[in-house]
Amino acid sequence: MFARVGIFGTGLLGGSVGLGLRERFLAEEVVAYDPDPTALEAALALGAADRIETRLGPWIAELDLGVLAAPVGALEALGREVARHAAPTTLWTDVGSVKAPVVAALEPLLPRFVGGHPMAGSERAGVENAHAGLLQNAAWILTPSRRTAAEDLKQLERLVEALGAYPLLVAPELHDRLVARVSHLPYLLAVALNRIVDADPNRETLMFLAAGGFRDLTRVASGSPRMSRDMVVANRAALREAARDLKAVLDELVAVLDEPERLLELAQEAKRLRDGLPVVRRSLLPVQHDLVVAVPDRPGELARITSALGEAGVNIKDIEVLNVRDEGGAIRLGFVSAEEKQAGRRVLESIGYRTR
Ligand SMILES: NC(=O)c1ccc[n+]([C@@H]2O[C@H](COP(=O)([O-])OP(=O)(O)OC[C@H]3O[C@@H](n4cnc5c(N)ncnc54)[C@H](O)[C@@H]3O)[C@@H](O)[C@H]2O)c1
Ligand SMILES: O=C(O)C(=O)CC1(C(=O)O)C=CC(O)C=C1
Repeated sequence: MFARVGIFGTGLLGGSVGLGLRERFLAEEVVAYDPDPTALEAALALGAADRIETRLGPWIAELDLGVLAAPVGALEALGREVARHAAPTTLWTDVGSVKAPVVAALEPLLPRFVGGHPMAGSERAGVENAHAGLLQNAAWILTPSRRTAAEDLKQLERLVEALGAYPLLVAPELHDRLVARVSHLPYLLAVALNRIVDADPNRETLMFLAAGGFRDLTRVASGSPRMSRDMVVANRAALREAARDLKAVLDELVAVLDEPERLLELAQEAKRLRDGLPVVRRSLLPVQHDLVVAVPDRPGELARITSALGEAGVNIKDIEVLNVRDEGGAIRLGFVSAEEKQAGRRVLESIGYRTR
């Protein structure tokens, strides 16, 4: 699809794009740059780049595509630097979480720049946590403007699809208003919940008690603080509006604590919305047919299971260790079809395994 692609910023997102390009043979060569030599070396070692460059320089003029994957607060200065070396023929995009200010700053610097934002990520920063599957099935927003050439947009849409994601075209300002609600506000809320626990005289006890509810709601606070800080600061106008709405809703909910029937209605509405979110499987397998196998704690058990299935011609698509206890544990085996799963089940039960 491209001869030479440059990735600027080899962290979680830049690394995942690099891995996706290389694993799917979408670029002849992926060249990476990052001001942090450790991140750069790691990108090369982990296969997210074919070549690394420690300085911005004339090599940039040889790129067919440049992907800016630095924190939002660094994008304008980075754009200015790369523009000094860039050829007018290079297509540019970014993966930043905020679009209006980024597009306004970069479009005049890089004539073929189109903003982008994959709605996928993780609370673990850095290329060590990057993988091509992160982008799989994600909505990937592209933010064309009046200056965007139709052919440039088409080329980026094709790239997004080739990386396994779904392109969605949204104007930069609208993008920022939308993600303020579904991404930036949840991040701020995660920070707020942590602050409440942190400031409590019973902090240690609260930390011990925090179970799935607190953990699920605060997960994104474990991400790169610099990346997230840049994201919410750059989108502060839309975020303030979303936060005002949140405060009003919280006040309403607190008020209806005295009206159990009304609260039940609101809780049911919330459940309907939450349960209706599209299920996005960030996995290379579109559908899984799973079998859970109880595994006794003895040497050679995994070999016995996998050999028996292999000899019977049953293919394992996915495997995961679910739990390990003193008396043994369980593994989950994924098969490509229900028939294959049944065949696997028969084989394993015939040699004494318990399955579910
Ligand atoms: N983490 C997520 O969930 C997520 C999701 C979608 C989009 N994004 C966006 O992707 C971008 C990268 O975030 P990340 O999660 O990969 O962060 P990260 O912390 O994992 O990686 C950021 C990388 O950028 C490098 N960097 C810093 N300044 C730079 C500069 N001037 N030039 C080039 N590289 C520079 C850092 O050294 C680091 O390696 C951000 O703009 C973020 O808003 C993040
Ligand atoms: O942690 C995740 O699962 C994410 O997808 C991270 C997340 C999000 O808020 O959903 C964070 C910032 C982004 O720009 C996009 C995605």
